[in-house]
Amino acid sequence: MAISKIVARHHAPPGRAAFSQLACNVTSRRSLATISNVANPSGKVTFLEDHPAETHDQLPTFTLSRAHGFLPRRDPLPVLPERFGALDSLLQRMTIIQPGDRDGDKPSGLLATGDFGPAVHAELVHGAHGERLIKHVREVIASPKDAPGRMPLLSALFRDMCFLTSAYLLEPVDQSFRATGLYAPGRSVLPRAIAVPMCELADELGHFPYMEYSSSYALSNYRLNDPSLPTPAEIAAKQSRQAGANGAFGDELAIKTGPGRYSFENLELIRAFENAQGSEKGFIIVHCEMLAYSGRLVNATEGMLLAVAEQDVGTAESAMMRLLSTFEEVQESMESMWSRSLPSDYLKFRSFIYGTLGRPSQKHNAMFPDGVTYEGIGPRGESKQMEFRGESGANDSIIPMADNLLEITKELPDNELTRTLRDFRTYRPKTQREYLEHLESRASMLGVRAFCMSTSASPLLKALYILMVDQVREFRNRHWLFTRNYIIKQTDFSLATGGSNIIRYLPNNLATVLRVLEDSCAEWGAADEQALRTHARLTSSATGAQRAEVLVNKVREAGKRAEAQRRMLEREVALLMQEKAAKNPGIDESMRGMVMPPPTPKQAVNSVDAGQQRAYSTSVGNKDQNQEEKRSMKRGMVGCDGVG
Ligand code: HEM
Repeated sequence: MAISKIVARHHAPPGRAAFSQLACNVTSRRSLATISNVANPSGKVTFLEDHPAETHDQLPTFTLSRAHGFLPRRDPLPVLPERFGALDSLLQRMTIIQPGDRDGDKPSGLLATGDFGPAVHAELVHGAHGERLIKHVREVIASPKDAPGRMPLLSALFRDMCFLTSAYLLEPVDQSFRATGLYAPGRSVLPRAIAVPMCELADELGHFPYMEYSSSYALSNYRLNDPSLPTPAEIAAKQSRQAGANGAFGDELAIKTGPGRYSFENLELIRAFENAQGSEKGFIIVHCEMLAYSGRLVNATEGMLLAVAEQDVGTAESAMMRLLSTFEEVQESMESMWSRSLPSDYLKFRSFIYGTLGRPSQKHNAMFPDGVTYEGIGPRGESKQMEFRGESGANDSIIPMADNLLEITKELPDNELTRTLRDFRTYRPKTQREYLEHLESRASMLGVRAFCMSTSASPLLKALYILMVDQVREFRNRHWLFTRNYIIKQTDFSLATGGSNIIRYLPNNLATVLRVLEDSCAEWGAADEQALRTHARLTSSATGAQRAEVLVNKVREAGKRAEAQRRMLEREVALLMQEKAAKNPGIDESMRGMVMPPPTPKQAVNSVDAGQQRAYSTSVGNKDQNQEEKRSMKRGMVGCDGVG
């Protein structure tokens, strides 16, 4: 994304209001890194719970909360009011597998048959419904800020306009993939009936006018079966009170709440591209279930910062124990992805979550070589070419929060891949963007890592810091295994949905964590182990000695694993790059896995194009090969967390 857009995003919401700013003055450009440094580290972070209850309804949907963390402060509105019936009807009919198809009938949704675009044209673009949709959306935006239900409705409309936009733009991409196993270009023009409400809603809510992880596909797309169940934060508070009453040590490490009201079993999808009951549901709802714990994570993170600010070692130990035990639960939920969303199903819905960042000056996405023209969004009805990253877990805030708190972010190398990671951090609700920037500054200013790793402070705190870095490693390692098995083995297309390079981006970050882990373990020695065994907080409890041994062993294992994994990862990435190049001789990386246009006679004599023609004419063969790859799916080389 052009830096001008990042600046526009930081100073004003994008969309129509940002229209003039998108072409902003070159001299006013600042890098995102600079922007993150200007955050005021001593400023106050406010949470939902800090605001009077009667004002909650007017607060942004993603106001940070100690109970809900990064989930919306109020569960998403599942059903639109009747006046939005035309939009709702299209979204219900588009899903590839319709409820009636589940008995074994052929998929019959509009996206299955390639009839979605024509239906949008007939019902919205050329019919009266399009103008009515614009009018009704404008009425909601213009309604008084304190009108009951205004914010949930705006958020639901934004979610649904994102689904409409992505389904419309990406239908040809998916149609091609279903027929040939290769991707093809998407639609490059977004008609006014979609573009105008999309951009105006984005302006109002402070989002990019494109599908996002939090505000649309994942965290705004669940409904609860039983809303009366408690949140994990509520369960934890109850357990803590009981543990406190018993006066037992270490119960903070033992606290396990489960996901409570956000458990997989209690959630259903509101919208789906492919199948609201199958692997697409599994993919989305596992994210939501993991986020169930984000309230506890935010709480513990804030507790940790306060403790470091006050140089209170005991409170810091407690906060890090809470963080560690909560992270372990997040990992358990993440591990359930393998069975809840099958690797062989992922590409059945993935086409629809791609982005449009396409111009050669950007990361080249051959699906949208010129981005997308949003029709009629300018002040005088002008059209505008824009491009955005696609939906990705890279826009989730749990890992950036841990990276920032543990000061891993500052260890990332200064390269294009890290700039991509920074750019990902702009694709989330404003509240989360600001929180992450603020957290990065606060952790750095307070020196969280130095405080934890100082031998004079506490061997327990030092062990907990190392084990938290190991948690971030475990997350990224499992994630790399997901990427290998769900994507790399199934397609040669080199771009991930968020727009990063699929083989390079994730290893860049995993390698950094492994290095931080290695460095931290190198600072841990026999004296620390001995000090941990005699640490007063442990020796005062009956179970303390046992816990000390468990911690000692875990730190030792983390140290041994880190170096071996980093070396294997380097080899694995080099090998994957070679394999992909050998499989696609002479084909530019950005065109691998894409349908090529039939060659002109002149091109046919060019050897490079002859290679490209081969990819085109053997597309059916590629499909068979993909099937074969699915059958021979193996675990990644760096995996040793019992996953896969
Ligand atoms: C089948 C499962 C998954 C697959 C195939 C997958 C794929 C990917 C890919 C390809 C990226 C690279 C960024 C891009 O999109 O361009 C990415 C990034 C990321 N995803 Fe996922 N993802 C999966 C599940 C999850 C889950 C459950 C989470 C949990 C919140 C998650 C969180 C993240 C994060 C935090 C990043 C950025 C990683 C970093 O900074 O190193 N992903 N994902």
